Amino acid sequence: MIEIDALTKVYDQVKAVDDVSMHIPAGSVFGFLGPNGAGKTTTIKVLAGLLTPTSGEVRLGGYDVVRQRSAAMAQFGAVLEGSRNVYWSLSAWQNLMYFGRLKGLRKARVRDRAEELLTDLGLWERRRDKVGGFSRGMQQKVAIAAALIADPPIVLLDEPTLGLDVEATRTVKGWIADLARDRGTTILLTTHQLDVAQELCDRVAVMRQGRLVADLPTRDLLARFRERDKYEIRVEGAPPPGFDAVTRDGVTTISVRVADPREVYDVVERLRVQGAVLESLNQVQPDLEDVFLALVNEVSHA
Ligand SMILES: Nc1ncnc2c1ncn2[C@@H]1O[C@H](COP(=O)(O)OP(=O)(O)OP(=O)(O)O)[C@@H](O)[C@H]1O
Repeated sequence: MIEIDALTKVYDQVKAVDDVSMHIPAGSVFGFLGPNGAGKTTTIKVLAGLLTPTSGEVRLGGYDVVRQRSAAMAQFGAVLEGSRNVYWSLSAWQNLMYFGRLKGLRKARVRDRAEELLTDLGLWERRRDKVGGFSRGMQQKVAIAAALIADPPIVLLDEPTLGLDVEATRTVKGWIADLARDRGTTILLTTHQLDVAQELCDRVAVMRQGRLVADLPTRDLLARFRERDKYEIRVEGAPPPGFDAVTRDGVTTISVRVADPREVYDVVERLRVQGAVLESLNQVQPDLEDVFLALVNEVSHA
């Protein structure tokens, strides 16, 4: 469980985080989104004990990150953006041994878990090589493995899949979902890859200029922006006259905007009369990217 209450962080003149509160229960994957400079990394750094809050409280697994620092720090594993999360002069294996022992695990347990993680990420053959000589994506894999080595109850992930290849991305996404579901791990995930967030997150918060502009279950957030009046109808062949349509590869997509969903029946009837062969009919659903842009622009125009 992560509890953030009225968190504010000011750097010199910049209010990077401005009165932010979020409660993230165990077993959930929480997406923390926002444009560049919104204050996400600053928030995560406060959670990770790397920055002291200007005001407000943050508790990890019930422990205050300032007043009960060591107990709070023992609660999480983190992959932080742009910083060196692992030691470049050590091999992948040595890094995992080091972080596993640092977290107080027994040697045999660290070995088993390290083998499992490195194998799943396709790094087993390279385990004895120094991390400094790895590609950026391989270093990221070692950082993720190090964050997960001790199976912490809370995992903080800042852009975990950035720079990973297709297979590793799938593996890491699978781990995130499994950790939350099977082990009850609390996962805080920041990413600009909104498809990843949409796929994984139960709940999403959007930050802009240091403040939260949304904090809702992903499904509710998407529903809030659903345009009930927009439909897409696909028909075979050339576009029928009188419709706003685009034809590609022999299939015509007709976009329809209606005042009342029942008007769709009239549109379909007009198409039937014209002899059009219907392929599909869908209400247009926004994805997280549409919602994100709407939210961020809503606020910037305010
Ligand atoms: N060490 C610092 N000193 C002064 N200002 C800082 C410092 N770190 C961040 N900031 C400022 O705080 C604000 C929030 O930055 P932060 O890195 O938390 O954003 P972010 O949401 O993580 O952005 P990105 O998506 O680009 O990583 C920005 O205006 C940034 O310029």
